[in-house]
Amino acid sequence: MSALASIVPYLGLTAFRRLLTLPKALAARLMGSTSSEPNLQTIREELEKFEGGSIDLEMDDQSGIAIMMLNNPRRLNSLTGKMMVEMANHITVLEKWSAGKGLVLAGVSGNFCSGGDLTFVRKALHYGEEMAAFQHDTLTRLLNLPLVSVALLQGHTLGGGAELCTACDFRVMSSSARVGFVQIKMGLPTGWGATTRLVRLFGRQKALALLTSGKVFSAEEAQNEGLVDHILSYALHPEEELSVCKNWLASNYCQYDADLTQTVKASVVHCDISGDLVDSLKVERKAFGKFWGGPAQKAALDAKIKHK
Ligand SMILES: CC[C@H](C(=O)O)C(=O)SCCNC(=O)CCNC(=O)[C@H](O)C(C)(C)COP(=O)(O)OP(=O)(O)OC[C@H]1O[C@@H](n2cnc3c(N)ncnc32)[C@H](O)[C@@H]1OP(=O)(O)O
Repeated sequence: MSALASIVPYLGLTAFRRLLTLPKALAARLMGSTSSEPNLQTIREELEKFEGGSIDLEMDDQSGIAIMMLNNPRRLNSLTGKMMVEMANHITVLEKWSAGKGLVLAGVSGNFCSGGDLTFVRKALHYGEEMAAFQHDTLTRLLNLPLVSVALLQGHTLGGGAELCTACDFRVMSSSARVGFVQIKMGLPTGWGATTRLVRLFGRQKALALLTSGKVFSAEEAQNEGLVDHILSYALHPEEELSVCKNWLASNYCQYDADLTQTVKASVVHCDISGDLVDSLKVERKAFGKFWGGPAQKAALDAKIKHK
């Protein structure tokens, strides 16, 4: 590729970046009064006071697959402040899991997540931007984990629960489940970062439609929207669906060397957030150099693999 051809996308990005300088009136409308960045440690200590439920983590070094369970069944696994903090803590552990390849995010008792726990929401009405800042940090770290992640949508996935599933790489859905960004019906825009993630996933128009309609989708409708990657067959019981989802992840995206899988995910994340072609190619080149001539490549060459 000629030198000019290789930088044209970059020039496009520069021009694109200029588009992002919002008109002042629009920026003011969106940002309101400029406030200093909230202190996540202070917010953590405050959120922990909102009791109820738990987030349970199982890490299997053998398979390299972890399962993170939302556990607040009486409230359809909606999230309390305590659960938000526990999720953040587990993600910190997973960020350093050297044997890790994949993560399944699911809810107990056959339901994914009914959003923010409304009892918590009612008690935390003074604490919106701080809670959002904490969830933005947590869900960005979830999305950027060096693991291939899948959310298992069962039962009701609504509001913050729908936002949660957009912070995973893939979404698998039970055939009888429903999913919807109902925030607009609750008098709110999204609070856990889904507007940003949906625009990046689907583009402005599809994101706008999902968010301003407040529509709750069936599994088939969600798959047609591109929101869901795989629908589980009708015949399964909820507990079987978790095992099938884990096997779907393992057999499709977590079959190979953990370090290599983590490096590929990290390169994809870097390219996504870098926005700089030259920088992204440099990271990709470094990763390639790390594995070229390494044990995984040598084993593959010795095996004389035929990719039929
Ligand atoms: C940033 C957070 C974000 C925001 O604030 O914008 C949110 O996510 S707000 C919450 C968005 N979610 C909701 O509004 C869901 C409200 N619940 C429902 O629509 C229904 O419960 C439904 C459709 C999920 C299930 O209806 P169904 O008739 O099948 O069951 P129940 O309503 O009897 O629910 C069983 C049981 O769960 C409790 N429940 C359900 N969702 C929540 C929730 N989000 N927070 C707290 N509790 C919840 C429901 O109250 C029932 O408990 P009970 O003690 O029997 O009242």
